[in-house]
Amino acid sequence: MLHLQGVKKQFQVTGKNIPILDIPEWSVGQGEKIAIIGPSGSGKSTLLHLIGGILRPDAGEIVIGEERLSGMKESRRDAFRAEHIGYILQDFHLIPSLTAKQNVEIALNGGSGTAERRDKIDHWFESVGLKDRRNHKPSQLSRGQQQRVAMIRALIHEPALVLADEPTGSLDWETADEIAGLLLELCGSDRHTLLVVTHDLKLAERFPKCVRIGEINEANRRAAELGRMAI
Ligand SMILES: Nc1ncnc2c1ncn2[C@@H]1O[C@H](COP(=O)(O)OP(=O)(O)OP(=O)(O)O)[C@@H](O)[C@H]1O
Repeated sequence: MLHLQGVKKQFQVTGKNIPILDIPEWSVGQGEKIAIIGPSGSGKSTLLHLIGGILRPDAGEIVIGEERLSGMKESRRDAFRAEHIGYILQDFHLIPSLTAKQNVEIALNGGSGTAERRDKIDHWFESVGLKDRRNHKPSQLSRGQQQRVAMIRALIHEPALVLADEPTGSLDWETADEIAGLLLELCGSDRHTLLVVTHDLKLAERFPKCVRIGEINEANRRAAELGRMAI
């Protein structure tokens, strides 16, 4: 479902190019649920941004399904992301002036639309336990509730690939546990492939597969040899 070949990414830091990612080859099968762990600064978010088409690699190929991300123009990548990828972030990124429901409608290109679409949105709010909170603004919701809304927004178009960057990072442990369970449940079918970047080892343990970024990223191994990073 996802294949990376020869992917490299470096950033300029104080005038020097620092290699952050160097992934000779990595494949993820359809329907896999994988937690990616590793030390701070080891390139986990950068990896998700590359796979999500937000950043471009300096070299290499990223293939999702049959599509080569690297060969796409920016507008095509944006359209591809909107259709096939769901992104969940630590800080929710809900629009404060809109209600929870309106924040979700945006993911479906705005407007309330047809009765079928309204039923779909209502069904999602019900399935995350927020049926009565649809018309609340983000400021009227707890952080856990805001993350539930952000999850609906990311998942309502049924993306084949779901990328979550520290989805429980700003939540207390009890809420984090609930959100982790919900995420695994909502993405449970084989139609969804799920990659989650996390520092939270308790969250990582809930996943069928857990990968240390150093297992796939040669740049971490070289940094470790230079004593700059644990892997
Ligand atoms: N736009 C950028 N310009 C320069 N350096 C960057 C940029 N984005 C990331 N970096 C650097 O790349 C490295 C990897 O960053 P990244 O955010 O991917 O790490 P991470 O493993 O997700 O870290 P954390 O667990 O702390 O979130 C860090 O050293 C970071 O400072």
